[in-house]
Parts: sequence; structure tokens; C-alpha cells
Amino acid sequence: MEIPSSAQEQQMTIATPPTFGTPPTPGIPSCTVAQIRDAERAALARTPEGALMRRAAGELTTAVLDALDGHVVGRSVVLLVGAGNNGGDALWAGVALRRRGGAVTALLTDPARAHPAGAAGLRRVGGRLLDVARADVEKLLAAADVVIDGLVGLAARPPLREPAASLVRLANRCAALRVAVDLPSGLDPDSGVATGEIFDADVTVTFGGAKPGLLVSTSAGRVVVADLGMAPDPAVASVGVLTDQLVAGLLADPGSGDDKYSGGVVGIVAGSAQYPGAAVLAVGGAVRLRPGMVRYAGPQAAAVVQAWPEVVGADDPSRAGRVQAWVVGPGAGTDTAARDRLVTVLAADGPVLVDADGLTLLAAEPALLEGRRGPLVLTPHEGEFARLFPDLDLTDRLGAARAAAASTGAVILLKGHRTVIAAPDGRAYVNTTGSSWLATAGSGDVLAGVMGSLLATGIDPLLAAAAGAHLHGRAGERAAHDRAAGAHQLWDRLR
Ligand SMILES: NC(=O)C1=CN([C@@H]2O[C@H](COP(=O)(O)OP(=O)(O)OC[C@H]3O[C@@H](n4cnc5c(N)ncnc54)[C@H](O)[C@@H]3O)[C@@H](O)[C@H]2O)[C@@H](O)CC1
Ligand SMILES: Nc1ncnc2c1ncn2[C@@H]1O[C@H](COP(=O)(O)OP(=O)(O)O)[C@@H](O)[C@H]1O
Ligand SMILES: [K+]
Repeated sequence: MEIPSSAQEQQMTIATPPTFGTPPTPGIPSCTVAQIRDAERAALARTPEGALMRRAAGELTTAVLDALDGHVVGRSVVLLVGAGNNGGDALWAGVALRRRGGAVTALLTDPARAHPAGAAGLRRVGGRLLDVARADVEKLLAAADVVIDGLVGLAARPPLREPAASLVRLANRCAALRVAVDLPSGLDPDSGVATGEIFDADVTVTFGGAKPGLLVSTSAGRVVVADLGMAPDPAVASVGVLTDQLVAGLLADPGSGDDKYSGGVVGIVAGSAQYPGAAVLAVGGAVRLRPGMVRYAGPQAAAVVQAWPEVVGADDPSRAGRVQAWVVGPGAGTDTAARDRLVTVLAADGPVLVDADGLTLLAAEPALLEGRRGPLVLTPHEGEFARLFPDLDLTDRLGAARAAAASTGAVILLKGHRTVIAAPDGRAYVNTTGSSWLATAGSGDVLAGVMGSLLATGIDPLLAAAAGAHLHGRAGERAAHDRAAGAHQLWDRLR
């Protein structure tokens, strides 16, 4: 059975697991280039000359060998080598692969400035070094089994200049395994924005820590983090990735002292005559995530209770009873009655999550948020985001989500292949679980219910939203694996 590549692609491997202090964003920390450069300077000062590059090349070699199942003898390895240390990493990995029997050719964009020791090393072991301007690049790439991108690393910003840009364009067309050194050349490591040509990697071996751009981008493939003993202090990380273990820790099983109220009651305002299914889907996400109590408040109470007999139904949130966290909007419509329900929910003190039609109402009437004091989570897809925040540039999804969070005071969950979750204080998560099978009608409704159920437990709204996206993504991976189409298939696969 074939799993969609996106499900595999999104796994992150930690070559050297980081140790944690008290990071502001629990999980795998992701640091900016400046933070990694600081850590690198400190590490350079305490290690012998060249040691870090040797470690980097070692990790790169291991990743290539893993990807080839150890079979490198006689395989054609093409190195794309720029003028900096990124090219040095590639050259030294080339030396190791050549020693193991690989046929290694380095294409140098600037032969006079290629890393001298690395170039000499490759020459010594019988590797070929060619000036890109004089080589038959297309022929070499067509015969390659592996292409290693050492064109640019942390010192460069897109767009790529020539000849690197053309080289990347050609490399992206070849059938070889593509491995990026530190980052796919052409990608902005802090934002993930690509302007111009960008290396389309199957695997990225990145050093020090996973840069945010690698998490947000779909060009990095599987990301292997090798900290090389120069990982920045995780406490400085403002972007994180959740792990299964951390998320499991948020979903403690009920204990002997628990009752139906103690885990928090979630209230859901969803569905309408036009979209009755949204109510059932959202409530299903909440019910199936964890025990406790789910209340429904809206026009589809009869249908919801028929599907979910454990749910307590009401026709309006003002008559729903006590609720610790609200979800409002999936399929709820945008008429006067829907607006009134939104207003009622926004007046609640506890956390409120606004999704779908609720966001459409907010985009049309931003003043609805003016009196809002309690925690707020907004969960737009890109279309909804553009209507809510027309001035923010969605090519930088992380930056846009952060700016939206800062301007509204809400946690923003910006949906997509890589969902980004940002808090008003600047902390953010990138969700790396998921599958393209989640791109199905109603999948967002299930997600809203899942996040609502987590919010009702009283955890940090940023964490609740990020954990919800993580679990929803895992459910999507399981659905893809089982080839189970339809958003309701996610219910059984949430835990
Ligand atoms: N400092 C160290 O000791 C270590 C560095 N490491 C590697 O070194 C890399 C950083 O190396 P450098 O600081 O030498 O710089 P880079 O290798 O990132 O690139 C610098 C070169 O790229 C060219 N360049 C810049 N912008 C460009 C553009 N838009 N288009 C085309 N070319 C462009 C510049 O002319 C310059 O020659 C890291 O990404 C990592 O791979 C690792 O080996 C770990 C240790
Ligand atoms: N190509 C994709 N790959 C992975 N996840 C996706 C993809 N497209 C959409 N998703 C996810 O599917 C969900 C869709 O939600 P939404 O857009 O609200 O749809 P709906 O309103 O139909 O339920 C979101 O969690 C989103 O992140
Ligand atoms: K690179």
C-alpha cells in the first residue's frame, strides 16, 4: 500500500536529540539563523579547527548512506558546490562517499573559491572536480543516483544567483535522490519563503537546529537535525514542533478522582440547515478525543444527539449551561441568528475558538471582537485569513500568522499543508504531522472539535491548538494509510 509522500515527508528525525531546559515552546526547538550563528561561533571557539565541518560531513554521509540502504559502491554521486562552507560540507561528504566506492563528481560554481581543503581532499581520493561552466551538467545529472546540494547555506538569502539558479533548475528535473546540506538552496531559512529557484530536496540534513523555514516549506523533504554539539539553548527558540510524547502527556486518562466535569466541558456552536453535517463532524472530533462532557448549542441539536447520544443539546449558547471552552462557526451560517450566537459566545470569559463561518462574520464585522477579553483562537485557512487580514503577505506564512496574532491578541492557526500556529507573544508552532488526505470537506470541522476539547482542559491555548493540529494530522496519516476517505473517518483515528 502506498502512503502519500507528504505523510512520509513530514517526519522529522533527530540525529542527536536535543536536551531541554524550560523552552517557551515545548517540543523540538527551532531557532533563527542568528541564534544558530551565535551557537556556532561559541562552538567554533571551543573546538579544534575544522572539527564542526568534519562532524557536519559525517552526518551528511550517514544520511546519504541511510537513504541508499548502504549501497554506494559504483553509484553516481553529484555534488553541487558553492563558494562557502556549505560547499565544504558537501565536498567532505563526497570524500567519505568516494572512499566507500561511490563515483563522486563535484560541480563547482566558482572553482577559485571552492573550499580549498575539501576540494583537495576530494581530488586526493580520486573524485572529479569540474567547473560548472565547462561541464555537461545535464548529462551528469541524468546519470546521477544522488545529488547533494552544497550551493549555499546560512550566509545566503534568496533569490539564487547564476549559475546556482540554473543548476538547481536542472537538478530538480533529474530522477536522483536529492539531499540538501543545511537547507535547500534558494530557501530563506528563517521564513521558508522561496523567491526564485529552490532545490527540491527529498532529505535535508540541517545543523545546529531545525530552522523555521525548513519546517514551513515543502521543499525540505524529510528533515534530519544534527546538532553537531552546537545546538542553541532551546530556551531561546520561539518556534517549536510538538512530538507524539508531549501531546500524549496532554491527554492524561481520567483518574479515580475525576468526574464528567473535571476535565472541562466544551460547547460547540456549529451546523445549520444548509450544513447539518458540520455540527456532527465537529462534535465528533470533541467527543472522540477524550472523555468528559460535550455540549452542543445550535439549530442541529436533534441530529447531533442522534449521532452522539452522550452530547447534551440546546438550541442556543445562552441556554447551554456551564461551558469551559467554546467552538463557534463550522457550517454555522452567517445569518442574523448565527451572528447572535457568535456574539453570545464571544461574551464568555473562557477560551473561544472561532472557525469557518464565524471567521466570515468577523471579517465582515471586526468590531465584534472589540469587547472580547478572554482567550481567543482563530483558525482560518488561507482564504479566510486573506479576508480577515488583507494587508498581511501570505507568502511568509509564519510571519503573517505571527503578525495576525500580535494585532488581534488571538492565537492564530493558519491551516495548510504545513499548519502554522502563533501566539500574540511571538511563540509559534509548525505542525509537521498530516497527509494530503486531510484536504477533504469537513476535515476542518473535526479539527475544530478536537481543539475545543483540548481548550476545555484549561491548557495554554497555543498548546491546545498546536496539539489539536498534531493529533488531527496523525489521524490524517492513519486515514491515508487505510485509504479511508471522508472526514468522519478521522473520528476513529484520533487517539
Ligand atoms: N562555520 C562552521 O564552522 C560551520 C559551517 N557549516 C556550514 O557552513 C554553512 C555556512 O557557510 P558560509 O558562511 O561559508 O556561507 P554559505 O556556504 O552559506 O554561502 C556563502 C557563499 O554563497 C554565495 N552566495 C550568497 N548569496 C548567494 C545567492 N543569493 N546566490 C548564489 N550564491 C550566493 C556567496 O558568494 C558566498 O560565497 C552552513 O550553512 C553549513 O552548511 C557547517 O560545516 C558546520 C560548521
Ligand atoms: N494538502 C494538504 N495537506 C495536508 N493537510 C491539509 C492539506 N489541505 C488541507 N489540509 C488540512 O485539512 C484541514 C482542512 O480544513 P478546512 O480548510 O477548514 O476545511 P473544511 O472547512 O472543509 O473542513 C486543515 O486542518 C488543513 O490544515
Ligand atoms: K544547501
